[in-house]
Amino acid sequence: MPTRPTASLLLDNPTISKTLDDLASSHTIERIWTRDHTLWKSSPTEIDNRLGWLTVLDHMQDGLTELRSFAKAAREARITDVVLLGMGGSSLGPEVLRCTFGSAKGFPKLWVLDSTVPGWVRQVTKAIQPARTLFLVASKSGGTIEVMSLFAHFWELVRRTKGNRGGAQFVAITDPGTGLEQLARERGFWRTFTNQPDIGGRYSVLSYFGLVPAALLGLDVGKLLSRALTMRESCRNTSSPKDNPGAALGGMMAAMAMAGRDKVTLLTSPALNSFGLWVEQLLAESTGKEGTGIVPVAGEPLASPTAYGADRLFVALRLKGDRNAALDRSIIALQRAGHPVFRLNLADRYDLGGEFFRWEFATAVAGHALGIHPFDQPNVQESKDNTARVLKDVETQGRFPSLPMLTPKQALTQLLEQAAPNRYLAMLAYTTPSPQLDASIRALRKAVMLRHHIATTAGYGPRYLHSTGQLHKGGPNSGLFLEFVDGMKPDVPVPEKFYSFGTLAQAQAVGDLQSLQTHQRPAVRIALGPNPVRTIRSLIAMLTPAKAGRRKPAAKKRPLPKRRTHR
Ligand SMILES: O=P(O)(O)OC[C@H]1O[C@H](O)[C@H](O)[C@@H](O)[C@@H]1O
Repeated sequence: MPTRPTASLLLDNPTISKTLDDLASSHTIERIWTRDHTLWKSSPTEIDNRLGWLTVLDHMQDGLTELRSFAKAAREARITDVVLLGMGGSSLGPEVLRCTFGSAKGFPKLWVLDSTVPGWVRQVTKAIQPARTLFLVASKSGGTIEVMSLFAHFWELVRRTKGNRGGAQFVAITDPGTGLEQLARERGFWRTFTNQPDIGGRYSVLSYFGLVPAALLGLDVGKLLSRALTMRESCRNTSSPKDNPGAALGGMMAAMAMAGRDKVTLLTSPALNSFGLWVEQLLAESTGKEGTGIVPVAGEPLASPTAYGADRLFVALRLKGDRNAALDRSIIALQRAGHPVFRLNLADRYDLGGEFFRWEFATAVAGHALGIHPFDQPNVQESKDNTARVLKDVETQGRFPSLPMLTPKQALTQLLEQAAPNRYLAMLAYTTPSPQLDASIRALRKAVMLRHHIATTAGYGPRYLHSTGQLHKGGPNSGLFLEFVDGMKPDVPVPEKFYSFGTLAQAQAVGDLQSLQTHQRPAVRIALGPNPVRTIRSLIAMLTPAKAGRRKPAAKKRPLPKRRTHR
């Protein structure tokens, strides 16, 4: 069953109705399906060769047998682990599938490695059995620096491992004619999945980029595709924007953004938590340009309605049968307080297939309504160029450019002095994730929400460069950027390169900071020091008012207070 919006009341809001009417009178839905590039821009550049996601499902259905037999062969080869090396659109869809479904019984464990931070690279390297691991090298362009550096590292690891099967342990997913395709041929990769070239990275989850990892996880790929197909047909055959599941969502997000509610805040059932990682890259990279855009807010801790400003639109994804009590309470409280909440109901996890397509369609619709080009990423290149320049300086001068050194507390204070309604704080963490670190970042987000009532986002670097990075620099100038950078020790060399992973990660952090500052975006950098969790906790303490002197315990025994509900 397709999932349906259940927030028709919200769609009757006059601002949204007006946008939906405009979409109807400009025949937006029909024109998407006839691939009319003038819907977005007068020139077809990077539009007419970026609409393959509308039809890729048919090709993937034809390729189902091939995908299944590939996954079967991987199982029969007794592969224990699959490590996906990719960035942005090539990694975040698989990461969502991994987090949402996990590996089916008897299928290998999937690792998605989209970082150059040495600690993270080392963690994955240590966790796998190199001789029994399959490496998926996933890159549309086939030349992304992170992916190629990671490939060099794991190629070397395999080469040094007793009993290795060389190139047979590697699989490429890429466009036709790329350097990666050639490399795969030269090094004797097990196989190459050649993707349709008319799909941009962030729209590629329902192509080989998402479905090869899905098959390796042991998912029922046919079922995932059939949910996507049902949604696609609803998005194709329903001409009224209000009833069209993708156009309704896209029109609503654009209308609300134009009316000042540009922070699309995802609330999800626990099992769907990771979905925000994929939505972030899709929405931010597609709409965050020309000084406008939608700011996706994912993974933010739930808070009471007063913690949120009037710049929010909430979208709740509710999975039937999940632990939904906290989510349901929040939805009710937010609605009662007058915040707009749009609800999407998923009958089971496979409905994610439909959601992927719905959000892709919605993003294309929102792009039209906002008057921007939803398929290019003009500001992503800047940070890459800055990284390359910083690396060059390191090579020639042997050091990084000097940056102002503030203590963590000074840096955060300086940044938060600029907190004001409609702004958001983006935390950009160049470090290795851990449950403790994730928890401390979430707690810091909550402290900022409660104290300053602004939206907060968080992303690991360099991952976010290929996701929200475009919006940070090209979108509305409302972000405050807090870079956390760890010491990158011990470092890991990149074979045959003058730079190590640590140098590359540092250069990416510095390069992006410079890009942000060039765009007059307030941005500061904090050294995480030897104990990142402790550093972040000190910032939380700074924002959290000290508890007033505790009362002495009462002499008389009082009845127990009612149980408080924590959010
Ligand atoms: O798949 P690749 O060519 O390696 O590209 C990875 C990523 O690179 C850039 O950041 C693009 O803006 C993303 O949309 C893309 O997903």
